Amino acid sequence: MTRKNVLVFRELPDDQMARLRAAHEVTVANPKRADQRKAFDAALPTAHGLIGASYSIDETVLARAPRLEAVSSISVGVDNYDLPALRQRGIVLTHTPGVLTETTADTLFALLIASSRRIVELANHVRDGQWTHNIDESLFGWDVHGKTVGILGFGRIGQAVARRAALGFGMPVLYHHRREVECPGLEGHVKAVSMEALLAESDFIVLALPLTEETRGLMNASRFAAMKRGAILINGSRGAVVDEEALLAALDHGHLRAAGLDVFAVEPLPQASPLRRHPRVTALPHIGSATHETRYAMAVLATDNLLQELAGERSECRVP
Ligand SMILES: NC(=O)C1=CN([C@@H]2O[C@H](COP(=O)(O)OP(=O)(O)OC[C@H]3O[C@@H](n4cnc5c(N)ncnc54)[C@H](OP(=O)(O)O)[C@@H]3O)[C@@H](O)[C@H]2O)C=CC1
Ligand SMILES: O=CC(=O)O
Repeated sequence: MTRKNVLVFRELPDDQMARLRAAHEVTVANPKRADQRKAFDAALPTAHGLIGASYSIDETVLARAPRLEAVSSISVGVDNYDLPALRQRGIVLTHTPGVLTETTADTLFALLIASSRRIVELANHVRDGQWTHNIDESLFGWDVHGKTVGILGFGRIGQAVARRAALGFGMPVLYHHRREVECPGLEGHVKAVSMEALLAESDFIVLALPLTEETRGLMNASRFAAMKRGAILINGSRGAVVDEEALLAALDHGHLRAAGLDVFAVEPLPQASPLRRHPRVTALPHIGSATHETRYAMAVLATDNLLQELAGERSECRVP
């Protein structure tokens, strides 16, 4: 088989690097690191395959990569890729659906419980030496079990959150979807409703949507106003699905009780962002899939995908 040129723009585990090196010439260069930027730029013109994550692959990158055949993303979300430009150039894009579903759902459910029961705030209360007498009701949280959760983005991750909510915590689950969805094992526990009903009736709203032109800014001031008073927002999709200023206003006016956020419009979250220190925001550094097991499984799948595509085979994980 012809050896091709692979540019790795986000570090992979050693054994996956070895698989790539056995088949191809490999350059490792992360364009987000100032000391590796030149090496990335130098490798781009001869690269047949790219593998990595969290970097914007747009027309300016593609114009400098005339030999590119395939890009393998170590993520399920593909909003940082210019899909029309890839399509136009006949470059295949693959991603890593499925292997991160359960871990990401765990993270979102952890955020949901943490936000409602004030886990981080109260752990800091102990850590800061403030636990000097029994806490009073000013520090009580709110129940999770039995409350209604509304899910926007009822795909793999959304349904995995629904299973945790319905089967583990006895929570009625609402979802709003643009088409009928089958959810084996959840019959009788979940209900498709209009967007208006989901906003008005949910105690928790969980976002598990991809970022697209349709979902950008979906959670805006009027949708926050339409949410139940005292509801909690959990965002595990992409930051730009939420209008962050409108979210802050809804929190500050007391309309929303809290927010649990794993993703932000700008990442890493800028030091100056009011979301960083807001008393009713639990902010995580985009760790939906960040466990040793899952990140390894993603790296293996992304490596499989690239090796297949460069060998002229069709991977099952092509982005349509
Ligand atoms: N926080 C983190 O670390 C992680 C975040 N993510 C984010 O989660 C997203 C979802 O991942 P996953 O569940 O695997 O993807 P899926 O494609 O399985 O699920 C996404 C769902 O959202 C639906 N959807 C898309 N657009 C709309 C819309 N406008 N209104 C209502 N529903 C819509 C899709 O419907 P349809 O099938 O009809 O297109 C689909 O059911 C990723 O795209 C990524 O952005 C993923 C992993 C980790
Ligand atoms: O945000 C992570 C992803 O896999 O998408």
